[in-house]
Amino acid sequence: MRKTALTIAGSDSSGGAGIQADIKTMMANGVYAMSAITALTAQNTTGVSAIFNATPEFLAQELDSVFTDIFPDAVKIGMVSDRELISVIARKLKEYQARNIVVDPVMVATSGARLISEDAVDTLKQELFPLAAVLTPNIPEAEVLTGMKICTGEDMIEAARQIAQQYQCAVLCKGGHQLNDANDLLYFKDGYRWFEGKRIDNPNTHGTGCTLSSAIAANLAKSYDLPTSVERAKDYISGALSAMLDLGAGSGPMDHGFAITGKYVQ
Ligand SMILES: Nc1ncnc2c1ncn2[C@@H]1O[C@H](COP(=O)(O)OP(=O)(O)OP(=O)(O)O)[C@@H](O)[C@H]1O
Ligand SMILES: Cc1ncc(COP(=O)(O)O)c(N)n1
Repeated sequence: MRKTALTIAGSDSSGGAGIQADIKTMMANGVYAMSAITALTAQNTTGVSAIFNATPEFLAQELDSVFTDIFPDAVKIGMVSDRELISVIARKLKEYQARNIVVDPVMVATSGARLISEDAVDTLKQELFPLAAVLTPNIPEAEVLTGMKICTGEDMIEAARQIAQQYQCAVLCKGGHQLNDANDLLYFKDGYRWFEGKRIDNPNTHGTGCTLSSAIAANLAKSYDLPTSVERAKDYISGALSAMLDLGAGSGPMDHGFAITGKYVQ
């Protein structure tokens, strides 16, 4: 039977990040994609000009509609800007005993716009992180979560270890913000493992975090274990960046069409 995945995230009108990136990624990785939209954003490759949040009641109805009909094999959570919305998601995921939950703690867009209110970060930590199978902070997010300054690979290991211990889940510390390479560090029950990536000279990185976390969710939905899911997701993002799509005046989106060969579907 076809495996299914749900993204709970914000819509990006320019299609490079958020719900749109998630659905493209899940499709390319061979799972049936569904969505519960937390917010509409008016944004393009140069910035976010407006955010319109769903109401907590509406988000609850979206989640009820999905979970009572087509139960997702994995769930990815991206941008959720408001405390009440976070609480609704935590309540519904517990109610339906959702599995394979990937939480991307989206805080600031590549373009610099803040995507979560200051007071919602604590709610995210207290209510959603403990439900995650894996958390996927980038380096600035891992710095916010630990209070550490992360400059080296050793720092990435220590930050991921602290976050994993605190929230009792696996942590993938993403290295896209490093200068020389693009190595990601997974801290999980068996210890830690590096996923090495050659840095691709492409300024169009809008939506890389959304894409990586959705590809991990898609692979977990297909029953791959966590390290294999990360490895396949890393391969997918490297391919999407290498395709060198160049759209828009700012940091543009990636090319999901590169996967049309079906390499990632199984
Ligand atoms: N220039 C690059 N070359 C190769 N891989 C990259 C590059 N930039 C980012 N990545 C990879 O993309 C994934 C996302 O990492 P990144 O640290 O950019 O996350 P993020 O900051 O959450 O993304 P976003 O741009 O969506 O906010 C990681 O696997 C990272 O290694
Ligand atoms: C709706 C939405 N979700 C997430 C991001 C983060 O992605 P990025 O950091 O690449 O801008 C975004 N810009 N918009």
